[in-house]
Amino acid sequence: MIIEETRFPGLFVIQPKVFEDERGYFFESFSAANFEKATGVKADFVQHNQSKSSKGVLRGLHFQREPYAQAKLVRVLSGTILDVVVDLREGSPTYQQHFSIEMSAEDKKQLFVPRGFAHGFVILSETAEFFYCVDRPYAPNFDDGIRFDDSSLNIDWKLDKLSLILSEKDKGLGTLNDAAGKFKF
Ligand SMILES: Cc1cn([C@H]2C[C@H](O)[C@@H](COP(=O)(O)OP(=O)(O)O[C@H]3O[C@@H](C)C(=O)[C@@H](O)[C@H]3O)O2)c(=O)[nH]c1=O
Repeated sequence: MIIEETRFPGLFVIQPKVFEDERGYFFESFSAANFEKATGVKADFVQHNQSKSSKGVLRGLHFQREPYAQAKLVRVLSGTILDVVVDLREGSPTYQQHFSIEMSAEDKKQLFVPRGFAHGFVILSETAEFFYCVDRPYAPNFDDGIRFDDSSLNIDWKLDKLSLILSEKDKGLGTLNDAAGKFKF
């Protein structure tokens, strides 16, 4: 398993070691000990989530406000997606910048997103199934987010804007500025 920190402090890309044989493959999709050794983070996941979406579906950019901010370990079970996160931690060297990464069931990449980031993804394949662990429970009253097309973020979602499919909730999200001051580095 290769765990590499991005230029965003605390944001890690994980490439599991895959063992292939005549039966198929095996890999450890999470190891608390290896994860802590490589990152210094003691992740205590309390909820596992899974969703399926069609091409063009964009979920995001979501976060939960304190005291329910969530760290997330995300991966793709089928298909290909573009995953995007935004650093909302005031004082971070990458504050208000975004990071994006293509991830697929084939490449088996994972992304560990610490608390204090907004998170979203768009489906690039015909369908995709997405799986993620979070370290705090769902708290709908603390649910928040940023519009996917916030002009100061200017994220390249790789698909034509007209082909994107969003929930009504996601169409009404606020701006990057509205999220200022919600997290500290
Ligand atoms: C996120 C969540 C939703 N729900 C319910 C609420 C709602 O009726 C239905 C769908 O919820 P949403 O529209 O918020 O689902 P979705 O847009 O998939 O929300 C997710 O998006 C990605 C980008 C994330 O990062 C996640 O943390 C989460 O916010 O599921 C739960 O019961 N538990 C949960 O943990």
